[in-house]
Amino acid sequence: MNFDGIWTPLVTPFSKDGSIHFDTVGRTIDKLIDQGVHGLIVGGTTGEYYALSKDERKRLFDYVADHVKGRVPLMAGINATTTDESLELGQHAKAAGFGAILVAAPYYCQPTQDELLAHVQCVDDALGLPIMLYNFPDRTGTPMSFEFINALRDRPNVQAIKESTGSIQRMHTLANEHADQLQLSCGMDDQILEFFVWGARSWVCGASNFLAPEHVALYQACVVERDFVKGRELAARLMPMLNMLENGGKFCQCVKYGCELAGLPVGPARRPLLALDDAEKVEFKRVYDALVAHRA
Ligand SMILES: O=C(O)C1=N[C@H](C(=O)O)C[C@H](O)C1
Repeated sequence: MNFDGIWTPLVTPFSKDGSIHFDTVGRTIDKLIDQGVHGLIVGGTTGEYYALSKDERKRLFDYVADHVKGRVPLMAGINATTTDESLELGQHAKAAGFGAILVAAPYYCQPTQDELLAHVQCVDDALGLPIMLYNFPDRTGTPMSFEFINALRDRPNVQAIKESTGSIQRMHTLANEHADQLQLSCGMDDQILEFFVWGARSWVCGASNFLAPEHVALYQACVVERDFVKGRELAARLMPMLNMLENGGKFCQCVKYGCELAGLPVGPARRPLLALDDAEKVEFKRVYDALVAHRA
């Protein structure tokens, strides 16, 4: 499968009573597709998958597949704390029509690399779908070592990796020594220009929920036109926002406020996360306004 493009990990909108607001999911999807994103992910970090029940996650897979109706490719994040639960989620997403899965290390339980390998092999054997690995040890507690990655070489379904460690050295190794094995996807937003220069053609970017045109333009400049001078200009414009998201410690809270500023409110993040306070909103809005001021 070709993973090229801007993949938006969908926010999960919540109503005042705390339930998922499915109408807003649909309106968000339509807006993103109109704005040219290339693929959608349900169950990414931005979607707060860890804060949803298994039933809610399944209902989201069903709703999104039904609403998208094949307009763009869909990837299902199936991370959980056990292999069995990942399998159940993956089977459900596959039956709903998802064409790929995003596979991170099960969180909290901290599997060894051998256990992680057995997990991915089991998911692959059971689901038979294209896999994007998701390496985010800061959140899962478990890294994906190069030994683990090499051990997956004989698995044709393991096709891409979203690298979210922030290690430029690791990104270089993936780009130089694993390009024949894995398509590289950027999961560290403030390093996007570096990823594109080193050959990544895919970006999973939470801020595209509310700034899709800017993300699509940067992809177009770097990946399609190979114009890195223009790309640097566009990346520099986005950088204050990407820095705030990656380094501010309030990723989902900021993305949700960004959606509100962009005219499609999605409610707050689920607790224990809290909405931004007034001072944080003022600072976020300042950065957001400066960015969108460049739109024609
Ligand atoms: O929602 C996600 O999944 C995202 N993942 C990247 C990460 O690993 O941090 C960043 C992206 O903006 C959202």
